Amino acid sequence: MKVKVEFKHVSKAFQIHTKQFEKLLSLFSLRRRKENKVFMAVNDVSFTVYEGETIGIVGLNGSGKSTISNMLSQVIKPTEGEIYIDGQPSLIAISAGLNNNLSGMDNIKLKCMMHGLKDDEIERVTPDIIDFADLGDYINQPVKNYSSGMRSRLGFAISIHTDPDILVIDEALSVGDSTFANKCLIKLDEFKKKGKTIFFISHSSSQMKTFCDRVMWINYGEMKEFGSKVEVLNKYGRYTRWFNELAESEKKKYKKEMLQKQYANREIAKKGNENSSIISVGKGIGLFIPLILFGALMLFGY
Ligand SMILES: Nc1ncnc2c1ncn2[C@@H]1O[C@H](COP(=O)(O)OP(=O)(O)OP(=O)(O)O)[C@@H](O)[C@H]1O
Repeated sequence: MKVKVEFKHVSKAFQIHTKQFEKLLSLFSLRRRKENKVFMAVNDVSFTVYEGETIGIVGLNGSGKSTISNMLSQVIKPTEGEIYIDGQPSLIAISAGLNNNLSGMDNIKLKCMMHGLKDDEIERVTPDIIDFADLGDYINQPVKNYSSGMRSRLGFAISIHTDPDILVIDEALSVGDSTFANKCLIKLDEFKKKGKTIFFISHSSSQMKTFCDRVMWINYGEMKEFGSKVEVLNKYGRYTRWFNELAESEKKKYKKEMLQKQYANREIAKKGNENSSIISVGKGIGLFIPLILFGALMLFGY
């Protein structure tokens, strides 16, 4: 089977800045300057995904799922490790890639250009996108006036019609109504049958069970399990039940201890992106940067 995505010892660290007030005090030497904290949102994650697989990603809030999806879609770079991606990924997250100040219609043009579609292709798919998103007159309104469900509809409609090789869906179905979610699942099934690769982040175990081939469980930045969807979802289910049954004070204590561990490795973030690489074969998004700039200038009427 052909490898589509590979993460090798991938980590993502964020600098957590000290408070402005503390910075000010340190300027006047009233308090010794504290070093910025380093938070390991994703820590040493490795996995291989093959062509045609649908991978579910589960985990508690703040466990690192979106950080992984953003690295998969090349929105952010890892701090350490190597990412191999064969093809062009497209991220569908609640607000990913949509420009708030532009109308739905202009966002369609811009995102299609970003995915490398030519003018005639954009003209051909635009009516299908409008029809799928089903936003009525709002399609000509700025996206900042949309509800989260409407954003998700537009984002999903655009991504699915640009025919990406790899689809990364970050909780985008959870905000829409059930009719729209079912419509999306039918479309995703068609996408799956074409042999495309899908990453599916969701808090819905039932959607994962029907839709995914394998499931990955991310826990406080680390990969806890990756394998058969039934086994992983059962283990994750037991864990969430255990967690939910804890008293509020015990929950807080547990979370604090786990988060404390994520602050451990300061050296990695200091290295910046020097020790990381993204190997992207196929249609790299970098090729489209001049097009994106050109498109943005056209849309703003320069
Ligand atoms: N730019 C950033 N700067 C600092 N910390 C960040 C940044 N982005 C994410 N984090 C932190 O990294 C951790 C992982 O965040 P992430 O959004 O990946 O979690 P998640 O599993 O997608 O959560 P949720 O289920 O709530 O969407 C969180 O603790 C978050 O606060």
